[in-house]
Amino acid sequence: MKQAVHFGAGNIGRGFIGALFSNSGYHVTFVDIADQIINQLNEQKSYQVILATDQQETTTINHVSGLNNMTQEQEVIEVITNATYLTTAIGPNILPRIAPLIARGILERVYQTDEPLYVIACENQIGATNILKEHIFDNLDEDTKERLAGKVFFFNSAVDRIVPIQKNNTSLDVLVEPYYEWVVETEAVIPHVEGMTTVKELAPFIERKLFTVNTGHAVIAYLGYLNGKSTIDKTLADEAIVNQVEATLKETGDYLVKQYGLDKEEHGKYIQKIIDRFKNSHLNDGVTRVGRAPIRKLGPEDRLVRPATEAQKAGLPYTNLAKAIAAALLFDYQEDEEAVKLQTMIKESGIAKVLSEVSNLPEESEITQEIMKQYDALK
Ligand SMILES: NC(=O)c1ccc[n+]([C@@H]2O[C@H](COP(=O)([O-])OP(=O)(O)OC[C@H]3O[C@@H](n4cnc5c(N)ncnc54)[C@H](O)[C@@H]3O)[C@@H](O)[C@H]2O)c1
Ligand SMILES: O=P(O)(O)OC[C@@H](O)[C@@H](O)[C@H](O)[C@H](O)CO
Repeated sequence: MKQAVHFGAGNIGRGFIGALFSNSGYHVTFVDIADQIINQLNEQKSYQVILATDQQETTTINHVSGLNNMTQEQEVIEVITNATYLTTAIGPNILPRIAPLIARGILERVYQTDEPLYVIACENQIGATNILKEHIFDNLDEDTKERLAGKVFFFNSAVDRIVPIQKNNTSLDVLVEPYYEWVVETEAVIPHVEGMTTVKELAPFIERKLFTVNTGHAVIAYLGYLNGKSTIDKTLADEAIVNQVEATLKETGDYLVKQYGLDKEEHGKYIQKIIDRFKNSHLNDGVTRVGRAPIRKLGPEDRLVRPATEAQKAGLPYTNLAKAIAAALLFDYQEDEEAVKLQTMIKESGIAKVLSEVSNLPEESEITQEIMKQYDALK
């Protein structure tokens, strides 16, 4: 049986990427640090993916197993030597931590076989696979790096499927939205995976996804949190917030249309489709999950700051994006490590300094001034 090794047996790992591989005839080895999930995968050898619809259609995902990357390093190296695909859905901040073990697996592999290995990071981050590749290369000697040519391929990708935190965390089963899209950047003909699309240039796809789905999601999460709402769909019952989401996505949309020559009307329909996906009440998707890790989300290349800086460069409006950034700065959820850290930073240094450190926005910039104005208004 063909082998896929997937790092991160969490919501998107089990609910999307792992499920696609299994449905395409692969055995999927999930690699994670969560022993409970690993043990259950090895005992049950299957789980269910349940669609968040009235009918709750269910698919059984077979041919799965698990390994712990902290305690079973040798076994992980062995599956890497035998795999066709190596994918991740672990969170952008974790990529540097798993890279040394992946490097050891690749090192072993390239001296054993010439069979190609395809490495794809499935994270909400522009160029995530390139970033993972850099971390892997930091752990390889020059000789091995040269040997990788023609044997190990690194492709960036964009992944889209809303998978909330699961209500029952003692079960492997995963509730997911029906919609999904996985776009991988390559011109090569690669082994077929049902549900994966390949494109020559990923930039328009990842930016359209990140700056519509994830920007819109972030606006709802941060405004919902500030208004005491628990979930994304409940937040959208507030018409004023729906209007705010639309106004923000109009700003990212104007940038995307200008940058990539998208059809304005088509893009408008895409925005409405995304907002309808957010309204799915079966998902019960918490604002604190969607708003998680605000320091990452305020990064210069991420869903809020990058479209604002790009809009400014293009002479387009960005005040609604500035409001979303201000709302993110007010996300003080105590159970989120980054939210706690961000609030401490704000207390110690003030907004302008934090934006310069976290978002790479100069303290005197027009964007920073606008964010500060919006911050005071929201506060
Ligand atoms: N959930 C979604 O709707 C969704 C959709 C598209 C993309 N994504 C992206 O997919 C990635 C994963 O998101 P998720 O929602 O599945 O998160 P998640 O928290 O459900 O899953 C992450 C998994 O990684 C594991 N993990 C954490 N640190 C680890 C380490 N050092 N070594 C091994 N395993 C480790 C965790 O135990 C967990 O099982 C993120 O980059 C996210 O942005 C998520
Ligand atoms: O995963 P994050 O933290 O980057 O973003 C939170 C959500 O916006 C995200 O997980 C979406 O549900 C997902 O990107 C939909 O495809």
